Amino acid sequence: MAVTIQQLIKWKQTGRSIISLTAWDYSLAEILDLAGVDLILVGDSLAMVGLGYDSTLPVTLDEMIHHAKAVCRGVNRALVVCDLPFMSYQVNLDRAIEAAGRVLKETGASGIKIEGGHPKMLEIVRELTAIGIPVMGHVGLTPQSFRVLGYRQQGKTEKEANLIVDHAVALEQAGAFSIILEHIPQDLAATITDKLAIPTIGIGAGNKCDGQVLVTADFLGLSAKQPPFAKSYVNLRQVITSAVEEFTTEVRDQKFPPA
Ligand SMILES: Nc1nc(=O)c2c([nH]1)NC[C@@H]1CN(c3ccc(C(=O)N[C@@H](CCC(=O)O)C(=O)O)cc3)CN21
Ligand SMILES: CC(C)C(=O)C(=O)O
Ligand SMILES: [Mg+2]
Repeated sequence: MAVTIQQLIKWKQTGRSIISLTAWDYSLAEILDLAGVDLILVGDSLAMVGLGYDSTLPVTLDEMIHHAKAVCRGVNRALVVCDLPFMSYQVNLDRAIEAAGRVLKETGASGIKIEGGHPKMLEIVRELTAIGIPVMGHVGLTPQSFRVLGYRQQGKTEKEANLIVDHAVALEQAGAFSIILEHIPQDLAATITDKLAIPTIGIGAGNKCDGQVLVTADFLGLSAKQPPFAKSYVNLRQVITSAVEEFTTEVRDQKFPPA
């Protein structure tokens, strides 16, 4: 059975953790989906882990759509959500609607994600939801704002923490179906998770969220560098390097292909 937005909300109510990972191509998405991942995010972290840029800012809407289409071809069960990239939604409401509309029209994604809880973003959430485009929110560390925020943990002071709570509550009221909490203190994430009826998905936000997400390059140990809160469940860099060494030896020794 395909995962729906209603299902995510039920899982929050029943305390069944939501399992989420990012994906940026077909083969990875197909494996994650078969392995039982509930929510697959076509993150704009694609810019860094898939395209080699040093921030998420350069990735374009066309590139996000190209990768989201590939991901969706591999997915049967998981809910797929696609990040709207930097400058595809911040300019004005019309641009945001066009960008989100293209994602739903041209890919198989069920929803889009935008960063931040400022009034301009709330208006986008209200309008997109009204016209039938599900929106996921994202507060705390919002990497599209790294030129202002850096990559530090957010919400450390009481004032900052209160603002993040306000943004999360406002995003829910505006119609967001779920919200990413990134790189904030565990207690703040727990407070927000208790306050909201929609599921919170944490990354570097402690273990009290309704679900957890990791960038799959970090999860698999493919990234050369990763945030302090990431965990690699396997070291694919090592696995791949060993495989190349073995291939090299076998080819040089004329053991592959076999005679
Ligand atoms: N591979 C990867 N994994 C991610 O989780 C991820 C990305 N890429 N790209 C987009 C954003 C960027 N993220 C990041 C990147 C770096 C830090 C980090 O190193 N934080 C340090 C402080 C660094 C500083 O002050 O500049 C920390 O200790 O919190 C955190 C989150 C999370 N996201
Ligand atoms: C880490 C998740 C939440 C994300 O926004 C991304 O991968 O771009
Ligand atoms: Mg992102």
